Amino acid sequence: MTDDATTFDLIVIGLGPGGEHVAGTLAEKGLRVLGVDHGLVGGECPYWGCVPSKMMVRAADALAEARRVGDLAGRVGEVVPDWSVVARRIREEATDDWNDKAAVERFTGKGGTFVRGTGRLTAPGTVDVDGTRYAARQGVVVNTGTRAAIPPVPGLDETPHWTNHEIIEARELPASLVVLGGGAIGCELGQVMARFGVEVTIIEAAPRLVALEEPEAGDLLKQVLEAEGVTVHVGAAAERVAADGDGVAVHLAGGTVVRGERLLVATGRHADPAAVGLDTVGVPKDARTAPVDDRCRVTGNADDEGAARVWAVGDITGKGAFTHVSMYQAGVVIRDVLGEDGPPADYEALPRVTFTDPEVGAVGLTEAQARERYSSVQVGLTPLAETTRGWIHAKGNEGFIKVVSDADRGVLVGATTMGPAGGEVMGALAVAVHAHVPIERLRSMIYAYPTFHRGIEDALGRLA
Ligand SMILES: Cc1cc2nc3c(=O)[nH]c(=O)nc-3n(C[C@H](O)[C@H](O)[C@H](O)COP(=O)(O)OP(=O)(O)OC[C@H]3O[C@@H](n4cnc5c(N)ncnc54)[C@H](O)[C@@H]3O)c2cc1C
Ligand SMILES: NC(=O)c1ccc[n+]([C@@H]2O[C@H](COP(=O)([O-])OP(=O)(O)OC[C@H]3O[C@@H](n4cnc5c(N)ncnc54)[C@H](O)[C@@H]3O)[C@@H](O)[C@H]2O)c1
Repeated sequence: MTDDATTFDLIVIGLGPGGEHVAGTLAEKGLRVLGVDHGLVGGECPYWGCVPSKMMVRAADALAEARRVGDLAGRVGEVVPDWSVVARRIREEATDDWNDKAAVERFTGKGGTFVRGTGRLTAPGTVDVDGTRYAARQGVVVNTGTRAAIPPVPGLDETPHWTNHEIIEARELPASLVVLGGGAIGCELGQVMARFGVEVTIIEAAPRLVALEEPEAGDLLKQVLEAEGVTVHVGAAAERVAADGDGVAVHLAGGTVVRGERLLVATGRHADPAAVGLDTVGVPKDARTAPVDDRCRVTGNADDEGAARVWAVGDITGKGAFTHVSMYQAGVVIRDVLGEDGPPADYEALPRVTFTDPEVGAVGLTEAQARERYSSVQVGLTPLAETTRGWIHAKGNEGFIKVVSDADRGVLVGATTMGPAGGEVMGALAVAVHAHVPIERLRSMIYAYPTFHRGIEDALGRLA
């Protein structure tokens, strides 16, 4: 290969949502960009993550709403779940049967060069892809993401189990499913499966579900899931996993044994900075994430004037394993590569939504995190059922709005909006946290009646 064929302005290793955005945008701007991915262009989100999982959630929510008709609107015939409809939608509408031809063509159509292979930095401006050496004049962007982390539970490695890949690809559902991990994936997909008739047991090591969010959210979600027939063990450490006939058995501390036809491992994600060669640019070999500064430049690499830079975006940076974080960081990198001014990366108002029913929307700090940081924290909480809209909604109205303030500054530093459309209600509070809107100004706003977001006014009134 000539130097011309192996020298680029920018090389992007891993084309998850953020990498694809950086590579495509900068190719469109006229840079010579090489995009490298050994999997599918677009990464986890469109093929095994957000998009197909939310198709599953949509289907399961439709079943749940149909089952609420009896309480609210009369009678429908028997609701008969049929997973083949969901499996078909995932294949035909979401993933193109796990084919990224359209995504590759979108990128090359913008002028980018795509190579399918495993990329590895060997020095700040040099990348090896399966034995071919490429040079980058301006720099390298790493967006290699994460894969399912398999915890070191004795027996787990040898016992057949699903990760997010297998459950998203499932054409048929098991009769029963044990879910290890009660975080975002475990709760969203556990509820989906239960609504499709699968007998589901969730095992969570932390004292509550969605443990990173407010404790009220995890406690309420447990009640909701149990009311739907899901068995939930919290504060439960799995001591051993073993094959059990055609299924699996998970042995918990204390002697309880949970059995199921299938086991889904949803215990978090694993990034591997050294595998992509970030150790060659100063990141410790055993680092779990790639440290980045507020321009998403990997810290630790030589930053001499004129040297090719190394940036990282997405899950690997440890700033929040969400597609919107990956895309946000991509925007920061695009500006930095182009030498454009713009605000530095700021995660103060990081929004997230767990798409259970009810949804758990959240932004910024939880109460506990705020109390660690500020001396004068106030909290206001309104149960949704106490609001007019929540009361009207009746069946399926579980939830609350909780706001957390730094009273010294008179601004919100976090909020949780759990309920029907909880993720959408959160949007208003994300603006408040991001823009530091004074609480007095929020209190003087007019909140449409009778909306779910009107509960914000009530929660603000309860700040104490
Ligand atoms: C079931 C599930 C549901 C989710 N739901 C949501 C949701 O609702 N909302 C949300 O915001 N987030 C959600 N997420 C998280 C979201 O999918 C990720 O945060 C998102 O994909 C961003 O990841 P990323 O940009 O780091 O790259 P990834 O999507 O992880 O992609 C990384 C890419 O790099 C490639 N790669 C890795 N190593 C190499 C290498 N050495 N050389 C070449 N290529 C390489 C991989 O093949 C892959 O294509 C969900 C995740 C899962 C698993
Ligand atoms: N709606 C969304 O935005 C969405 C949906 C799904 C996934 N995601 C992203 O994907 C990432 C991965 O999701 P996830 O649910 O796997 O991770 P998670 O970090 O949300 O939850 C994992 C849970 O597993 C528990 N756990 C760990 N080891 C365990 C063990 N041995 N036994 C029992 N429990 C154990 C942890 O305490 C934790 O609560 C999340 O961090 C999230 O950012 C986002």
